[in-house]
Amino acid sequence: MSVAEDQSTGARVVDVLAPVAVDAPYSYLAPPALALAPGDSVKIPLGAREAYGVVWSVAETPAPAHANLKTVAARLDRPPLPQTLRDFIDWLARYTLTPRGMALRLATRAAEEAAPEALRTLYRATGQAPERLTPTRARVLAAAEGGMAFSKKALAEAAGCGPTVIDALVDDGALVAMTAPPDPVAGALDPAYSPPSLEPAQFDAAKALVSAVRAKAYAPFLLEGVTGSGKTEVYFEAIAAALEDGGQALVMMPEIALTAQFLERFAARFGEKPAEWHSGVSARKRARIWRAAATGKLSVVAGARSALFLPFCNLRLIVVDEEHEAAYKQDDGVCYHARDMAVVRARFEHAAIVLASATPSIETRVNAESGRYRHLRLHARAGARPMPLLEPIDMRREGPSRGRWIAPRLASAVAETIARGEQTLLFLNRRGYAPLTLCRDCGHRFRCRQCDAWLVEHRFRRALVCHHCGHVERRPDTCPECHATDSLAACGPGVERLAEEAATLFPDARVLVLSSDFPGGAERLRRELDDIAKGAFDIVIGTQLVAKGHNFPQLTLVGVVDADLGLGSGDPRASERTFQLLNQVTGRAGRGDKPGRALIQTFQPEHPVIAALLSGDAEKFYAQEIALRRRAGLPPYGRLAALIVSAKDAATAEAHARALARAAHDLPPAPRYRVAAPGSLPEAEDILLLGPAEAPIALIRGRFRYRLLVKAPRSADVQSFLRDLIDAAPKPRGGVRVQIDVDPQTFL
Ligand SMILES: Nc1ncnc2c1ncn2[C@@H]1O[C@H](COP(=O)(O)OP(=O)(O)OP(=O)(O)O)[C@@H](O)[C@H]1O
Ligand SMILES: [Zn+2]
Repeated sequence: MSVAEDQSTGARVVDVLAPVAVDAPYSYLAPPALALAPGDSVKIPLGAREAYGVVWSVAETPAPAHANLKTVAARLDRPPLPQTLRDFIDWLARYTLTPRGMALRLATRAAEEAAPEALRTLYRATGQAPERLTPTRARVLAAAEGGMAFSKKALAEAAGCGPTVIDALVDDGALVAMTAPPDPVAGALDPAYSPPSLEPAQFDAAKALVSAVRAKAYAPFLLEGVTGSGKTEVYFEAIAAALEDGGQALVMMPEIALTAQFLERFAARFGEKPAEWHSGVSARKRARIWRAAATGKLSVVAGARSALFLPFCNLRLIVVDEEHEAAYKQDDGVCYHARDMAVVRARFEHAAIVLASATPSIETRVNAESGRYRHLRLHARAGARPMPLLEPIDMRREGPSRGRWIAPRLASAVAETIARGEQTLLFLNRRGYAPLTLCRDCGHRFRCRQCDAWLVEHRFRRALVCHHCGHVERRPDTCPECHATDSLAACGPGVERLAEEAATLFPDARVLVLSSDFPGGAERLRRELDDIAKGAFDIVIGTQLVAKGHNFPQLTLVGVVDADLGLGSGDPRASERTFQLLNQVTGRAGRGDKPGRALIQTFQPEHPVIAALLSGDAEKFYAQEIALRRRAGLPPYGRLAALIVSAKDAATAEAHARALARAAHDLPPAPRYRVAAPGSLPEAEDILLLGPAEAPIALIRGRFRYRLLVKAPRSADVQSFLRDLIDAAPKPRGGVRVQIDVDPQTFL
């Protein structure tokens, strides 16, 4: 009997969401034998092909006999997607105006992209002697002695032979092959493996977190503590509490390069490393982690923002480390802020969530001050270490000579540091050799043809590179415009150029430039960070990559080469970002036994951000920034959303952006928001539409961009407004794309 005939005997209508760009689940018939429940993964016919989907709901009553629906093809052998995760997906899709299928895709991609690793073949000695015993064969058998089973690779490596020798020994009966399950994705964690002795402030903070984890209820925290105050040890205690209760914990981190040291510390506390989750982990391994998270075989994951979508079955704690980091915002595909969404997920999971930072975002600080989050504070460094001593170098009076970037006072401080056998970090937040190359004869400037940006010279790679689209071209010997030779000049410094200057100033020093764009990727960075910690370099030169979270015990001097770099951008978050970054980077000094010092090169030591940094008065800085945001109605006192309209030519993009603005003003009155009429004085409760304006970077990857900014009071329902607007506006045509970014973090 086919399923269609079976309808009268209890087939159910199930709604299945497919991980494609649709918002609604599709209805199918499911034969009762499948016994489908919400969260199950199924194969479904979708158009002409077969697709995969997740059951979102199952009808209570059997399907009517005349239901003209396609039938679910099969049920997949996969643990169900928990209700809490499905609720979270629904919520995130509504909030970010993403089709629900695309939000689902964030959660299921890992399970879809690869089958979990298969069983492994291992080899064990049988005790039987081979027919022929060569020296190589003897080495293999010696390595296999003791009855343990080894992989082919391990045996071959131990014996220094090729894999065929192993095969031959199997044929001879001296070795036997057997199958074994793959290694567990992570070792068993022991909450009592090596508990630290906490300082009183740490103890109090940890106690609050532990009781929240035990309470099994949603509980958000801001853990704010100066650099080196031992925040990690504090939230480790919360993880221990989750483990003791048999629960799971997720630790989110902004950069993969950061995790190596973290994993070691974690292993020192819990006996084993947590499972790692980021794009560098193989697809097969990710598929296994996914499964293990869903079945509860895995207790702690440390990962990048996408770890937020893992199907944890018993999540008790989320930690967002360095919660202020911009890296938590995803800006393409589904635009979401992983920190904010982590809070939402914790709410659905009835879990505790800890946002940890030395310099919290303004949004989080306000949430803590208003009591929405509990505010835990560590005011001093752990182990009675002092904070680094900060001093400005006024570049107007004591700057270096032309074409140089290290001021004499900084240079002598570096020399003294080297003489004491300690390390220096020179920080400049600019990759490459020089940010601009121009022709001295005709003034030609090298620009990216695809983007509205200068090409950055990368001398190590002998190339000019666009930092927006990645376009690379060879640096020519002659000017492409006037054909003059030897006329091209590099303007301004990047880390590579700084390295050149350091090599001239300190010819005997061991200098390392740490940059994300050198070959070798994350592996190389991890090795280099490790080498720095071991003291293998005297001077480390780097971008923000070195600023974050690292512990370099011998580093005592930090030189900030250009503190003003981020301040002139006109971005409303420029002050906050600069304050956070400079605090982070100066916070690398003096984390070991010896006190630290930071010299800050600036042309504007009186600038409020620099002054706040130098005075160490973070409270004053936050008070000022918060007051400013409140006056301007900026987040968290108001809400923002950006609409970015792009097209192959500027006129098309602009025309569509204008059509959107018109549509917004023509919307009929709605109960949950009101749009200010163009040209009139807006009232406090009105949504304000700003633009369209050419985006500050008007051209990226060959697409021209216009922006509309939606500024709304907290009382307005921005999502309803955006949905109504998209429905009412003309459909994008002629290659026009409209990207919606709720809570934008950058204004480019
Ligand atoms: N109770 C303690 N006693 C002694 N040393 C400690 C204690 N707690 C932490 N430390 C040490 O202090 C150093 C800084 O700790 P940790 O890295 O956790 O700081 P942090 O607050 O995360 O700093 P940052 O914000 O700069 O990353 C580490 O070397 C850590 O081992
Ligand atoms: Zn480009």
